[in-house]
Amino acid sequence: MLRIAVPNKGSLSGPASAMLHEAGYQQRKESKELVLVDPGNEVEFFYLRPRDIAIYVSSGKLDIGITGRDLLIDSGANAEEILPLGFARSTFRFAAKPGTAQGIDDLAGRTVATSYEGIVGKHLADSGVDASVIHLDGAVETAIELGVAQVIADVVETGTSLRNAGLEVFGEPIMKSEAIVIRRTGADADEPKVKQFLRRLQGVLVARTYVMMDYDCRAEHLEQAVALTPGLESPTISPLHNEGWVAVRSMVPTKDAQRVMDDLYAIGARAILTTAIHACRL
Ligand SMILES: Nc1ncnc2c1ncn2[C@@H]1O[C@H](COP(=O)(O)OP(=O)(O)OP(=O)(O)O)[C@@H](O)[C@H]1O
Ligand SMILES: O=P(O)(O)OC[C@H]1O[C@H](OP(=O)(O)OP(=O)(O)O)[C@H](O)[C@@H]1O
Ligand SMILES: [Mg+2]
Repeated sequence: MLRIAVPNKGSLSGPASAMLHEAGYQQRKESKELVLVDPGNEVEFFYLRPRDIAIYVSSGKLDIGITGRDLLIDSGANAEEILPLGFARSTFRFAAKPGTAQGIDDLAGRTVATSYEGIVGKHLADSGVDASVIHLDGAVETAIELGVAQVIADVVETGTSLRNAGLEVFGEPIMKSEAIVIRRTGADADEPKVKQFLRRLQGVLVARTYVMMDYDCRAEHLEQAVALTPGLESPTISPLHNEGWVAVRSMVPTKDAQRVMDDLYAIGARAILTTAIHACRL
């Protein structure tokens, strides 16, 4: 059985379970369930606090975990990222009252409140800045108003939490994060069960980001058309009953689909259709 850690709370939890479900795995029905065995897929899921997942995986007791890149780095655990998952995207930033700090050098002698002491401590040390770091579990934005710190370092997605607290980011982003799959550093990367698990998740990522596009075009326009829709490997070309016409089938990034349809139409392609991909193995 492959033993997999899944976030049980917070921003990572819902999307992680949704992705696993989309990949064909059973997921828990209630948020109180701590363990779920999926015998058909020979997988056991452990629902754990996101912050603890890198620690479990680095211990070797669990084979794989889904967590945030920022949480992995903050933990300092002996685990490595093996697949980015594209959800729970955020940046990690310093913020303060407007006009009180412009860059990291302004932090010298000040106190920074954060839930991510590992990331902040290392960043300050790497920058040679001597500042104090105070740990808070959450709602870090309030620390400045209440006088616990002059600066915070926190996860920023839309910036709404900072705006509501009257704070502004400053300096370069400390890091970019998203949900990731992790393994113990140096663990056998060719383990067949692990490779199969990753292939399933990669299939979901591709199904989410590509559509299948079909169209008909004149044979003399084929090279132009194929340049617009090169696909992942190469498009499928089939003859049509009408002489001089071919049918083309190719995968296209969803975000580009409308523009590609316009461009295909402009070079004379017709019957241009897109359909969703539900699952795939590349
Ligand atoms: N607003 C957000 N948008 C995107 N990702 C976020 C957001 N807040 C936290 N994250 C990500 O979630 C992970 C943090 O997990 P954590 O358990 O702290 O979740 P949380 O969403 O902050 O939940 P909570 O604080 O309610 O327990 C990190 O990888 C972080 O980058
Ligand atoms: O830029 P935004 O879209 O506002 O998102 C960022 C906020 O979301 C998270 O907070 P969460 O709701 O998890 O509360 P917490 O601070 O108590 O963890 C994070 O800690 C920020 O406060
Ligand atoms: Mg939080």
